[in-house]
Amino acid sequence: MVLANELAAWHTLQRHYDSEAKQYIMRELFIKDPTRFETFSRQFKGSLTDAEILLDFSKNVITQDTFATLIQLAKEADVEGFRDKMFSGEHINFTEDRAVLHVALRNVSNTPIYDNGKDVMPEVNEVLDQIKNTANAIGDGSWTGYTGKPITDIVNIGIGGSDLGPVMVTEALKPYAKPNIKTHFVSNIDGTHLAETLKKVNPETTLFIIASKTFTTQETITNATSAKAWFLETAKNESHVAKHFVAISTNSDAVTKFGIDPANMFRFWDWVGGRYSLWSAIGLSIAIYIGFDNYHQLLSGAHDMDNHFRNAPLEQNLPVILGVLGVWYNNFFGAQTHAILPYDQYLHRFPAYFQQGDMESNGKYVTREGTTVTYQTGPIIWGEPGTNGQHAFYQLLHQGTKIVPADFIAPIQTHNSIGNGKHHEILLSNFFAQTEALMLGKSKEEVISELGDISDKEHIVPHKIFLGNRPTNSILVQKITPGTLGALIAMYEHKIFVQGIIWNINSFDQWGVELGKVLAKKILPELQNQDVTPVSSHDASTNGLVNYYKAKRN
Ligand SMILES: O=P(O)(O)OC[C@H]1O[C@H](O)[C@@H](O)[C@@H](O)[C@@H]1O
Repeated sequence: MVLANELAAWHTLQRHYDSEAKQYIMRELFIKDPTRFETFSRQFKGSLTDAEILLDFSKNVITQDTFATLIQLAKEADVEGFRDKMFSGEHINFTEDRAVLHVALRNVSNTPIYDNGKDVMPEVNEVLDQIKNTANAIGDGSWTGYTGKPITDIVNIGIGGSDLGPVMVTEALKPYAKPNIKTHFVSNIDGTHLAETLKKVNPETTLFIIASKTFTTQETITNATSAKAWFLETAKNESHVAKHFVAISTNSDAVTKFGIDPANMFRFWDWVGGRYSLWSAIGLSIAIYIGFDNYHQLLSGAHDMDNHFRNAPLEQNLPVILGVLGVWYNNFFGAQTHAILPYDQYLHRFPAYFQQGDMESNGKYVTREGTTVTYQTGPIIWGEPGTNGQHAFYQLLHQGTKIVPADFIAPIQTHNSIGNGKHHEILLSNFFAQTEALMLGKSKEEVISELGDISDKEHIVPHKIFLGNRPTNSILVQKITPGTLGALIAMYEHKIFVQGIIWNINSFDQWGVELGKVLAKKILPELQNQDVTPVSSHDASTNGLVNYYKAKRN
């Protein structure tokens, strides 16, 4: 495989950018082509769920030529070939010698999917049954605690991919929550997170889910150990642990060693990356919270999007379109970041979820061949829900010196049409207005005509000008239902895939999270050592900080 910037389409794009595209003014492109919305928008409709998505990408700095060449870039990078390799279980995560098969976890049509020649579906379905039985037993109160009372609270202890997905989805699907179950999430090693959660729950009616792919993650194991100690302060008897602790992991030895009954373990497989694991038993807290049928809809929505990604021609393919547009700004316009702006309060953790999804996948400078890339790779992902973001950072989006491509996401129907739908209409008027304003801007002439007599106000005119031409995608979904959310998440996952293939990096390992962990393990004994002799094993800054802390802590 050649580097992305050695592909013919890349060169064409560079020439196209230099000779004309960097001067494109979107408002002029809209005037020239009244059908621009029709040309640059696509619709997705699920066949297994109610998911419906409209992607309007007409407010991008592109023409039909640009778009065709971007699609050509995806072709030359062999996105289709790699996509097929992923679905057929090839070990495309070659640095860990693993397949990448989170798509198998939501393969509700149950066609065989092979890893190392073995169909993984029977095992996937077995665990799915286990999730169903547990979710049902907790939902109907037949799973009782050690004093015979039904479970009322779930505490998921996990971090990174074993936390962010369940947190995001349970927040997003709150309208579907079972009334009798509350969920809590403890991730941070900061004892405050666990302590504040334990204040809210009763050991007799709480189920702890210890979620960790490796079951070696320091934060999770420490939090789980402290939670168990807290539970035993009241429950006293070790044998009660079985009714209150379950584990989700690929590491059954470590789970047993921790003291969790293997019968209470939900397994998953090394071919599920942590940041793609909400579809595995890591989603148990979701299934309990919204009930198994809704959880199944979530999987089905994602499966529909998988089928779309596999089968739709590239120029109709939502993840491909989003992926190549991201490359356009990242690599030709020099954009450093990408904002995800959901106009839906339920999606308030969606940007944070894709910070891991995208940045852990594509934050890499080494190509699949082990050489250093000579172009930018993954963007910095950030965002907050609208309209809160508008009153915080949109000033920079509108008048700052940086280009920030942004995805605006909104549902047509709200779950809460209070005030006779007034809130939702105000919300959506802002959603439509912001992308319009970012694209159109406001010219000097418009400012002057607005100000009227400018004799004593001339000096403020430049401050009121908006250059506009700032690119956005608008993503309108019918309603945030389990099926829609599943499709939306899978769409972004595959977008990340497309970009990783174009940049010729391995989107599925995460070696970059290791170094800090290793160094923390070396520093911990130095902190635990009460000896006041200053440490000298680090650089001067780290020595200075550790010694300052040790001198001041008592
Ligand atoms: O589920 P685990 O094994 O506890 O890992 C939790 C997290 O650890 C690391 O930060 C990375 O490897 C993440 O991808 C992972 O999600």
